[in-house]
Amino acid sequence: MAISSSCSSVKAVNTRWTSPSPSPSSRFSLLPTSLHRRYATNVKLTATSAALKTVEQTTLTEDNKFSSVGSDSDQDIPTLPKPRILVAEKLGEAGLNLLRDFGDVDCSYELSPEDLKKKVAESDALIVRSGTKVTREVFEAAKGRLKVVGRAGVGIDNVDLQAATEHGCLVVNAPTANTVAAAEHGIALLASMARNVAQADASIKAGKWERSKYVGVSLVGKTLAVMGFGKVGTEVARRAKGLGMNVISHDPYAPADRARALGVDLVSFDQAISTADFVSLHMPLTPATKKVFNDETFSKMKKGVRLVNVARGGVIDEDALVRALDAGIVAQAALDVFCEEPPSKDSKLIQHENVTVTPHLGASTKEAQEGVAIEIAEAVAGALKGELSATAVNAPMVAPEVLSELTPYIVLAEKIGRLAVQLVSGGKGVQSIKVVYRSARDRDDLDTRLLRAMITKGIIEPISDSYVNLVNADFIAKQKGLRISEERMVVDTSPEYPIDSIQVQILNVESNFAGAVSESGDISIEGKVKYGVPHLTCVGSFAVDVSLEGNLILCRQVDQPGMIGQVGNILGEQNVNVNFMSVGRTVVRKQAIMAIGVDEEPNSKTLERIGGVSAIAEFVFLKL
Ligand SMILES: NC(=O)c1ccc[n+]([C@@H]2O[C@H](COP(=O)([O-])OP(=O)(O)OC[C@H]3O[C@@H](n4cnc5c(N)ncnc54)[C@H](O)[C@@H]3O)[C@@H](O)[C@H]2O)c1
Ligand SMILES: O=C(O)[C@H](O)COP(=O)(O)O
Repeated sequence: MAISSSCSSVKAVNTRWTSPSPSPSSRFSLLPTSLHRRYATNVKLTATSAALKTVEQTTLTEDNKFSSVGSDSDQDIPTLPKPRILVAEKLGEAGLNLLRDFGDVDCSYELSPEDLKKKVAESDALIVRSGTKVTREVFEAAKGRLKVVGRAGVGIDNVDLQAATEHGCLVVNAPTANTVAAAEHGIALLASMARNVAQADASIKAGKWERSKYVGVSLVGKTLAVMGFGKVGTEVARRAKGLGMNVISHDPYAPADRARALGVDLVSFDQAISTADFVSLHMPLTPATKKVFNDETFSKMKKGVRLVNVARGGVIDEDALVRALDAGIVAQAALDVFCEEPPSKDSKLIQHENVTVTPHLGASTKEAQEGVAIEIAEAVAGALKGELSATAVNAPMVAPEVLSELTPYIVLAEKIGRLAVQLVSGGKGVQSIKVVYRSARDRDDLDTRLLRAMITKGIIEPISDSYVNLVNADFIAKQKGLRISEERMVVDTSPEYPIDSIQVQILNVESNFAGAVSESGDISIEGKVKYGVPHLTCVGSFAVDVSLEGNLILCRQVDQPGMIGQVGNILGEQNVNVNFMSVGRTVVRKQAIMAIGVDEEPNSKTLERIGGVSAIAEFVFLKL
């Protein structure tokens, strides 16, 4: 089957063809172009895998998070100041050294909220642990300067993600380096709680010798419910199996086969809490998990259950836990985390004789802290350089192999969006956009989130002063009332390439270039990637073929000999270098469209002279 396209099937006439070249350099920039140049170094694209979902006919929703791409050349990088990185909590030396190699590092610990707000206004990146609240006010105070927040650890519940996204600020975390430390601390609390280690230690230090008071319970043969079978939960389960415990787990999102491979049964929440002798918490704090352990859930637990929490204090209703301890439902609790940190000294929970506490020490081993520091320093520096982060929390994460394959299409997507919107009269009334991806790949085998974000960026930036990037593209589009629908068309081309073409249609608007209006009455622009280089392949109903480099002049004219020469001469006389030229026509000697790629921006006099060529009905100059 031939590729279906809205373009005329008449072949474009190439007057000059660029030699095959590698993919254009491209970055997934979180920075305005100016800042981007500042920090540019050798750019490597990295990302992590995530469930890849194909969007077929999707309208932007609040849940979709996206970002931006730049395509600056590394030539003429001015030597501008290094990025400023504010480290607001203690970070391992190895990570600090990495950051110092890259930016100006300001280590200012225990800042008041007011001082933090002052500092972020002068910082490009902020690094925190769990002790700093990065609120909406912090993002507002940054006034757009803050581009990355690095959370040196896993939990990002102390960062207002929605506010970060709205401000186009990327949030990255360090999700792996402290997993074992947290699991070991969980096991330490479990065992020391079962054997009353902390209480017995305090008793001896108080001059007592109370052997019968501190008779403990054994772990072997007991059932442990691991609530949250993620990284830490899995490691706790593995270690508990080694202690001879029977381990069950509740996690609505964990794959059963991963649990089964460890000899762990995944069960329902109620089954987990009602059968366990020990319950260990390892889920994140989210609106869904907030105070999930409350009077009702404690009442369903086995009398004498023992509870460990190294996740987040907020998953427990602390007052309800005190009641459950007093009632003997919960025999003991060992807690590393609290709703408020530090908790108040007279907290009934902290003071309870059956409760053992540590001051949020789960991640606090030398090894974990060095690892976390390196992990977050690399993520923050990478983001400032324009790399897509492997640990982005509020931007799409795409597997590295998918990303490298998509890179030239991402550049194409932005350019096609940018071109299409410049064909709207006065840039006004842009509301409905339809994107058609033609691909030979299976429907589930194409992640279009990055592409859509880049099209959005290309469309919005020329007609507004909004700064759009991968993080905030969907949010800004929604805020501006833009509806972007996506459609996948399966075509019979080589599945070796992810996409055959991308077409952007802007619906229900007036155009400043009638030649760009397709038969349906909408502005329509289509592009392809050829030899790794984005090409414009269709304008309205006219097939053209021009590489998308530099800027572009589109002329609609009568198809007759000598046109290329005439326009070429005018540009040549003004020292404007033509990098590519292509003519597409619908019917021989009738209407044609000439697409001319130019390295320089022609002055108004030159453009006037082009418009003055008698066979030219209309022309438009477009910036890429
Ligand atoms: N105390 C510490 O110092 C310390 C150190 C590391 C991690 N943590 C905390 O431990 C928790 C787990 O960290 P991780 O690295 O394993 O994260 P993770 O993302 O790898 O695992 C979390 C798991 O919880 C599951 N989950 C989500 N909602 C759930 C629900 N309603 N019920 C049950 N499970 C649910 C997820 O599916 C996931 O598998 C986080 O809260 C993190 O902040 C604390
Ligand atoms: O979520 C985490 O990574 C842990 O709670 C560790 O927090 P911390 O960095 O403040 O020790």
